Amino acid sequence: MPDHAAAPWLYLASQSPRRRELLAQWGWRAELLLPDTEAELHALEALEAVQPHEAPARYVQRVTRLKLQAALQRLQHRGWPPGPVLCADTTVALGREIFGKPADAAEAAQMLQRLAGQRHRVLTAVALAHQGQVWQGLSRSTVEFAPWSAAEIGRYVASGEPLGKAGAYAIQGRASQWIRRISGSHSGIVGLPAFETAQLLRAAGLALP
Ligand SMILES: Cc1cn([C@H]2C[C@H](O)[C@@H](COP(=O)(O)OP(=O)(O)OP(=O)(O)O)O2)c(=O)[nH]c1=O
Repeated sequence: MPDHAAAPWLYLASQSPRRRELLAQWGWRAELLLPDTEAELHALEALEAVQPHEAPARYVQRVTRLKLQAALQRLQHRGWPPGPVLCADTTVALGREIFGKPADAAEAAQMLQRLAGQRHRVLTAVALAHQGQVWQGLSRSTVEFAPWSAAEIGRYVASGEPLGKAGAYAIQGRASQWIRRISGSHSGIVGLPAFETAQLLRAAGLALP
């Protein structure tokens, strides 16, 4: 049994349960540093707006920096003990087109119809703040989907899995059955790239568990 009390800890400013699970797999204890007011939640959603002609890699890194700044302000405002703060953002890109999280089932189906039978990129930016310094990394992966029939997409959307996921799918779930191949980082596609995250933690002088 891992000794959770002895595990090194950090603040995780992300609502994604997958990111917390990945950190736990790597031996970290994550204290969630999440927005707790409607106003803060709306402000965060507003941060995710894409600027005109913004390239996907630029977009995902800009949003991650903004998320980190918001998290640092939250920490200061709450007066919690200082500690490393980690956050990330995942974006699916078909060419230069950015696919965020679908607003509803209809949008999820539209996204999947566009991605079916194609190759797309998944970009996850990760940022860490510790003792007044900031480190950032970017993981780039390519995912190739097999063709999906309209009926299969319909059933997949009805499973509920696409909601809350960038590009309307989860490689860690049922969608893997249509993924022909990937190159890059599986954990990056899920939402927190193991290698790049470890690089940031090391750069900040934190010993990996
Ligand atoms: C492509 C893909 C994305 N995702 C998820 C990871 C992220 O949770 C989500 C992308 O949205 P994000 O905006 O990166 O993250 P989030 O809204 O879940 O959490 P927060 O902004 O608080 O950090 O999509 C998967 O779980 N599996 C996948 O295969």
